[in-house]
Amino acid sequence: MQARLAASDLACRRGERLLFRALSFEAISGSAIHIAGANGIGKSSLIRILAGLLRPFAGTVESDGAMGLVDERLALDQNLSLGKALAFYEKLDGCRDPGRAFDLLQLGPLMDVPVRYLSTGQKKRAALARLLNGNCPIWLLDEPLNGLDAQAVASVETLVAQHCDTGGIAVVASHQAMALPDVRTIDLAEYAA
Ligand SMILES: Nc1ncnc2c1ncn2[C@@H]1O[C@H](COP(=O)(O)OP(=O)(O)OP(=O)(O)O)[C@@H](O)[C@H]1O
Repeated sequence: MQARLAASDLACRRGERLLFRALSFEAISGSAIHIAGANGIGKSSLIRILAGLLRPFAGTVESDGAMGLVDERLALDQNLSLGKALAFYEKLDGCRDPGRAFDLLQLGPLMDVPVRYLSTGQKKRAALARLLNGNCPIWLLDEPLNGLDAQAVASVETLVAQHCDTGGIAVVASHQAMALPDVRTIDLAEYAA
């Protein structure tokens, strides 16, 4: 898996407020980046800029490799069982080993439960399973640990570490520290406008 993600001189404005400026970084295959900072500083905004969902006020983003985004929105059909909802994307994404995500995220017992009945932590694990099945080299994770219990936090840390080990890139916006080998932390406070 080969990938690259580079941000150059990024600035972000929301409404009338300039949130951050002069932010540059480059992530190559195998890199993990933790975006840290207080509530409202602009972590989610940065993730959305990197994903191409929000236009930066200044600067550019260059990427080489498909991106997968996990944020607070669960892009799974609420009315299907979890198994069927995930299967829809497995076909689209050409996923060859969906069982791996079920096992790693302990989703097996929830396969017949309608997506709308899943708890906060279960929904987060479902979103991560979809990400895993998508096989994208660049992961953009906005608060991936929200709502997860200790066991699930450890599973996500393992997943991200394995992803980077196999040449993927992970950019993680989180209040919580993540136990990731060789993670680089970008503290958005240092770029506050
Ligand atoms: N569409 C919008 N228009 C104007 N301001 C916005 C808009 N969306 C977000 N904001 C503001 O931008 C700021 C940054 O929001 P963002 O969600 O990026 O912060 P965050 O660091 O991810 O926060 P948290 O830790 O609470 O998730 C906040 O003050 C928020 O109110």
